[in-house]
Amino acid sequence: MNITVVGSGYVGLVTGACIAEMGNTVYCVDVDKSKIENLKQGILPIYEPGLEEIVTENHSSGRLLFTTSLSEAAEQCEVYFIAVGTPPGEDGSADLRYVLEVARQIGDTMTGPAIVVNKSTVPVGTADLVRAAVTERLEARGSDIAFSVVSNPEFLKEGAAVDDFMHPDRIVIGADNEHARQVMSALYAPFIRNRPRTMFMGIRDAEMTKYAANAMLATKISFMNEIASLCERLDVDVENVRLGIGSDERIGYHFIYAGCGYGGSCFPKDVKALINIAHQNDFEPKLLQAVESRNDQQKHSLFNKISAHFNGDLKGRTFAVWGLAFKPGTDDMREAPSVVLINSLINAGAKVRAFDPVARETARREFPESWFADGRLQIVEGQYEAAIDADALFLVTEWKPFRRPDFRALKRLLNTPLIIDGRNQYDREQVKLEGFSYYGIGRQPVHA
Ligand SMILES: NC(=O)C1=CN([C@@H]2O[C@H](COP(=O)(O)OP(=O)(O)OC[C@H]3O[C@@H](n4cnc5c(N)ncnc54)[C@H](O)[C@@H]3O)[C@@H](O)[C@H]2O)C=CC1
Ligand SMILES: O=C(O)[C@H]1O[C@H](OP(=O)(O)OP(=O)(O)OC[C@H]2O[C@@H](n3ccc(=O)[nH]c3=O)[C@H](O)[C@@H]2O)[C@H](O)[C@@H](O)[C@@H]1O
Repeated sequence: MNITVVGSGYVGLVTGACIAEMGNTVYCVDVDKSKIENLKQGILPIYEPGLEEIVTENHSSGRLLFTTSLSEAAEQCEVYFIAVGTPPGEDGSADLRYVLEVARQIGDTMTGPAIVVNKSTVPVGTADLVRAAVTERLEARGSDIAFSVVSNPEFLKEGAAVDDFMHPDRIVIGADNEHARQVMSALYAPFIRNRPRTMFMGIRDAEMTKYAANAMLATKISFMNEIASLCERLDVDVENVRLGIGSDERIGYHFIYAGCGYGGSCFPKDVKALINIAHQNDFEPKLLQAVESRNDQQKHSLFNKISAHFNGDLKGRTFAVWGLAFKPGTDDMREAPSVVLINSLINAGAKVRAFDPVARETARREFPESWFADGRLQIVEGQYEAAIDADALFLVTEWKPFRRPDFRALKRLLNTPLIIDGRNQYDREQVKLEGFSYYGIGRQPVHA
């Protein structure tokens, strides 16, 4: 099939590369000229395991093409994927300007019958807006080319995006006609050969399914963080509680890790958008509001612990931070708990030395230049270098190399043998034996 994917970010580039991998010809279109020029030279805009290989391979074989021009891609295009951002507006609503701009451009340039698939995360009813935008531009050209609009939300996770796309749990297709359902089935057939798991539903149902999925996962995390706070007050270890409840199949082990809060480009944005959708429909979504505010509080938990430990006296101290990305496996720092922690530490007069295996470049763009210039914030090249003369080590992102560190080396390097573990990676008794004081999330601190 001839496919056009508009937007070459996490979702668009992964979708384009994986669909090309299955033998289709795919144009990836983006307005960002430098992104497209780099992609043509094999330079990827994001870090995502396995992505570089399939992008390079399919680009060299001519199945994956990059362009800034939608008209170039429109020739013979059978299916358009819209995969542009839907960032939160000031009121939390999903900003649809990029999606609708792409819909208008499709209407301006399409040359024959096609299916317009919305892959971006969008509020219920957006397919109607997309259909209207395409129609308006087709009518302006005096054209009556037939097209369908389909909702096909994406469920991939950053850090495992290629694997998730290649082996999806389910493919949700919201369509209102048989032809569109058949084309989408054919397109996805190679990804689900061993176990059919395509779910067809109404377009609005598919749009809602995406928000409900993300809100449910965010709710599980906030719930667990709430239980963790209670555990701290009751001398209970949330890690044992997690194992105890996860073993109940109805609850399951996924997404019940207490931590320093969920980040990323989607959970925070999508919970906000769903709250806004509720308000637009005269409904007070109390549970979703609690999920969000619980998470905002949780992102301050690491700072609150260190502040209490040093009785609020953080001025002039230096802190080591391990992990900047919002989760392991990505260089994405959008809404990352590390950002809240580092901002709070520096605003309290402390210095920060931070390390992340892949998000160091992203971090340089995330914080004010002046912090780097006057040494308040250093992004260093090695995890142990971050610990030199620091008054505590924060574990914020559970990258694998942080999971079993050389505690002896750490103890020698740190000024104060203190670990604040935002992901409950360490055994409290072991770190105590190694001579550290330790704070986790939802468990009692230990003091050396
Ligand atoms: N990042 C993720 O893990 C997931 C994201 N989503 C959803 O997918 C959508 C896209 O998200 P990301 O890929 O993370 O966004 P992103 O910000 O990484 O990429 C969006 C791309 O679209 C491009 N773009 C904007 N306007 C354009 C236009 N008129 N024509 C061509 N390109 C244009 C931008 O230059 C950018 O490269 C969002 O709605 C998001 O909620 C869904 C599942 C997973
Ligand atoms: O719509 C999206 O963009 C995507 O959002 C999430 O994927 P992602 O944000 O990439 O990452 P997750 O693995 O879900 O983690 C999100 C955040 O939750 C935190 N988390 C996750 C699990 C957990 O038990 N506890 C916890 O604090 C992570 O540290 C991270 O900050 C969903 O998992 C994807 O299914 C969805 O497609």
